[in-house]
Amino acid sequence: MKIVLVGYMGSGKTTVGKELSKYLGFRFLDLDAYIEDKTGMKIAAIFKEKGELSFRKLEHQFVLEILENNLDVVLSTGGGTPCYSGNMEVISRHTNNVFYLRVSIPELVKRLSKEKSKRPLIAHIEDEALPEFFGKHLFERSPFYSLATHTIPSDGTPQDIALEIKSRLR
Ligand SMILES: Nc1ncnc2c1ncn2[C@@H]1O[C@H](COP(=O)(O)OP(=O)(O)O)[C@@H](O)[C@H]1O
Ligand SMILES: O=C(O)C1=C[C@@H](OP(=O)(O)O)[C@@H](O)[C@H](O)C1
Ligand SMILES: [Mg+2]
Repeated sequence: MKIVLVGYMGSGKTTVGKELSKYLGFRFLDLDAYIEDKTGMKIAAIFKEKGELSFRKLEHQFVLEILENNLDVVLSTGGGTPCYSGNMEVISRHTNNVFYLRVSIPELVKRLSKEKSKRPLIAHIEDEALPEFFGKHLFERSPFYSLATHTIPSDGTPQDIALEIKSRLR
């Protein structure tokens, strides 16, 4: 069984994916970590040295590779993965278990204001400007996230979110 987590930066895809994989005894793969592993470069360095377009191409190549080569896996994508290269269609071809972790803007601000440097798209945004940026960005991206088969309200604890996902698997 393949389980794919999607959602905005800071929605907890990496954290919840790890937790869920422990509950299920499945392999856990994080797309960003996989790309870093395969390229030997940090995500921030790929954006800086090769540009976002190159990153999006790598993301598409490796999401395909992961889904084609793993039978039982929990895959945490990056926040932009669903929005490029027809990736939601690719994912949906491999599994019905696609979960959108939906988080409120105040919660995203709380989680991400400490972690901007790892995320090139928000690294240069002042904390006070984050709510407006997230609001606009989510407006653009939500239609892609909503293609997931399930939407999970995800302001709660990683454990509760992982258990809610587990209860919805089919
Ligand atoms: N459910 C949660 N409640 C509180 N903090 C969380 C939760 N999930 C993740 N976090 C924290 O938010 C930050 C971003 O989480 P992460 O799993 O990297 O999100 P994503 O992979 O979606 O960008 C991390 O500091 C993480 O510890
Ligand atoms: O939203 C995005 O476009 C991105 C989200 C990041 O992953 P997380 O959602 O795990 O932070 C990472 O893939 C890259 O910085 C781009
Ligand atoms: Mg992540």
